[in-house]
Amino acid sequence: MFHIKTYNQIAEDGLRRFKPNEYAVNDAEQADAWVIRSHDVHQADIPPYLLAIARAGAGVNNIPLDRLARQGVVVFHTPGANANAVKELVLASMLLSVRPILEGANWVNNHTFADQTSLEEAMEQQKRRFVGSELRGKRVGIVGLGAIGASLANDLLHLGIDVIGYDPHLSVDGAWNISQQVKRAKQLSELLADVDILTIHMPLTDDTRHMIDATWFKQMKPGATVLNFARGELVNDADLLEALDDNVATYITDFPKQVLLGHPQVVAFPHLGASTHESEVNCAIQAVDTLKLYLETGSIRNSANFPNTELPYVGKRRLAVLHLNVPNMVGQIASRLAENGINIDNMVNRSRNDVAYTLIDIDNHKHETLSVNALYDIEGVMRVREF
Ligand SMILES: NC(=O)C1=CN([C@@H]2O[C@H](COP(=O)(O)OP(=O)(O)OC[C@H]3O[C@@H](n4cnc5c(N)ncnc54)[C@H](O)[C@@H]3O)[C@@H](O)[C@H]2O)C=CC1
Ligand SMILES: O=C(O)CCC(=O)C(=O)O
Repeated sequence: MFHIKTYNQIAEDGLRRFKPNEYAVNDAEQADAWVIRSHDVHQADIPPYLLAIARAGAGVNNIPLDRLARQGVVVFHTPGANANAVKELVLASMLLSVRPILEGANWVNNHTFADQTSLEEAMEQQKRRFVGSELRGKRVGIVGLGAIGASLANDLLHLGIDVIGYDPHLSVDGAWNISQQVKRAKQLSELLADVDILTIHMPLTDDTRHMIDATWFKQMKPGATVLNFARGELVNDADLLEALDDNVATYITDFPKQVLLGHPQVVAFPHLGASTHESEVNCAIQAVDTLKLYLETGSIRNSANFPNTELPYVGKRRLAVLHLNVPNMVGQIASRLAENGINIDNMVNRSRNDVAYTLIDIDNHKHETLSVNALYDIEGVMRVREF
């Protein structure tokens, strides 16, 4: 029986995949794994028995990935599972940025009119205040062409928008997902100077924190709109406030900040990007499925801090060793097994940055000689699991 603890609202369609005879959800203090959304793990105590954390979402800046890796805690996330929800809210926000739709709706809803005739007369008189422009023909710059950025880029083309993207880390697979009509900026400056709307879709890391600052804003066109549905900490707020007094007309964000609230040129949503039923279900299902795969078979899929490592589970006795990525680890593991009379049937080893993972299937008839302690004796081994 595995014990699971959840933080935040995790969709039932996902949690139902934990079979009650195999999993107990939120019923014990000592959980083997957590399923979370935006819960801040940086401040949390990590108990030694915690095996994994599954983040039902894309961004993992709320989780200390490296620290957990060195403690042998595998972190999973759900790449792409909420991309469509975010993209649709970004599209809606782009429309809001060019047409004063909310202002018009507020005006008509917050007035009282004597009768239908006076309502219609007032409307005809006032509607010129709410004239906007069209997205078609505008130029949009997208920084970060991953799951959200790529899908957005392709859709914007269909709306007749000129799209230019910047992503210095774009993978070959990622590039295949993007229409050739999307222009590639080699330098950020090529994009900033030219766009009517800039939208940010890169992760928050130590390298990108506060990256969007005066050097960016100063290069932008007068009247430009900036959309941030990625993370609030990507932006230098003091520089943004100055830019809003200068050339940036509007800032639309999913990450409200106290210093920006109520600013007439700022529209803030309460982190709603992924808040659709479809996205919440997709994320929960993907998070639960990858977590179950790991807990039940040791295979790692969609991890944010360990290498993806899959070995089909054929029911043989299996060892899973989480260890540091240092020379001769596989050699030492193989020797310890041989010393214990254990024959390796199948094995896979993958590394990622400072850590690595070795999955070993061993011959069934030798399993009684297995001693996990023999592997823990190897320096650099963080955790050993047996299946
Ligand atoms: N508002 C919300 O509810 C949501 C927000 N997000 C945020 O959006 C971010 C992006 O999400 P996805 O597209 O799903 O992630 P993704 O991992 O598929 O794409 C991120 C892209 O950013 C690129 N990138 C990294 N550093 C960059 C840099 N310095 N300059 C330009 N590009 C850079 C990467 O190469 C990658 O292609 C997430 O990290 C998360 O912070 C994601 C989902 C929901
Ligand atoms: O779970 C949520 O609502 C937030 C999603 C998010 O920000 C992400 O996936 O990075």
